[in-house]
Amino acid sequence: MTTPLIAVKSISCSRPEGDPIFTNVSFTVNEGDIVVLQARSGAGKTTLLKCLAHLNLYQGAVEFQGRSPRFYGVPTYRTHVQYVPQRPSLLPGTPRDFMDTLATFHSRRIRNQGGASTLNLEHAIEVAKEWGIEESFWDRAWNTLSGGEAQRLALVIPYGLNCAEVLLLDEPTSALDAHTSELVEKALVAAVKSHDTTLKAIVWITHSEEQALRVGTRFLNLTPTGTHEDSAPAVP
Ligand SMILES: Nc1ncnc2c1ncn2[C@@H]1O[C@H](COP(=O)(O)OP(=O)(O)OP(=O)(O)O)[C@@H](O)[C@H]1O
Repeated sequence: MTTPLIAVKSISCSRPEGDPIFTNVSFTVNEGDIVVLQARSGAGKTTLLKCLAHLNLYQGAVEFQGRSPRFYGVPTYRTHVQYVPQRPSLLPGTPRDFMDTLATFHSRRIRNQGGASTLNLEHAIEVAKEWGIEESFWDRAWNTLSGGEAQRLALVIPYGLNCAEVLLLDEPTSALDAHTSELVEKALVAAVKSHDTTLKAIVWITHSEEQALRVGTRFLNLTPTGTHEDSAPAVP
């Protein structure tokens, strides 16, 4: 049996006051998967993505290619398994600063593997232009960008780094118009299918049943006591 890209092993997560958000969540993500994560509002979808990115405390285990985040070093792990926040406008600094920070961890990882960095900022800038983002926007503070501009920049950064195997997308097109949203969806789906990118799988939160149908290959429901899988979207 091949090792899954991501293995989530019986994880539980609680609110700061101690009451559980969810318990006993287990599932795997394999190469080629676009897993649509669905549940009612407040059920813990964002929290679960943050656990996968090792940004949230949890009990249980999350593994990437059979190893814990600590095996890779947490910052490096986050370049393999990259979380794209729902509201990138809350990030500090500019998109270029954010990309530079991730690139530092990425190049450290590449050096450790004895290779040369494949950072491709030009590619990210080009893709962003296709999505309607001027080059000057890379140097604007996140909090001065519109929700849709910030979302497109946060989504394009993994293209420039070309290092994420798994993307964790938290309602990635919620601030985009229908046309731009479809451009972004098509690019992400193509990237998972392509052998020219590092991207192998996506876990994708959406409240849109139409979007779930367009992008999803699997449909995972989060409940307070675990997950179950559907053959079609059942977005609440
Ligand atoms: N830092 C925090 N402090 C207190 N409660 C929190 C914190 N973070 C999350 N929660 C609570 O945990 C629960 C799950 O939140 P989460 O954002 O993961 O839900 P969600 O399913 O992504 O919701 P939505 O679909 O509305 O975005 C909510 O009840 C939320 O209020």
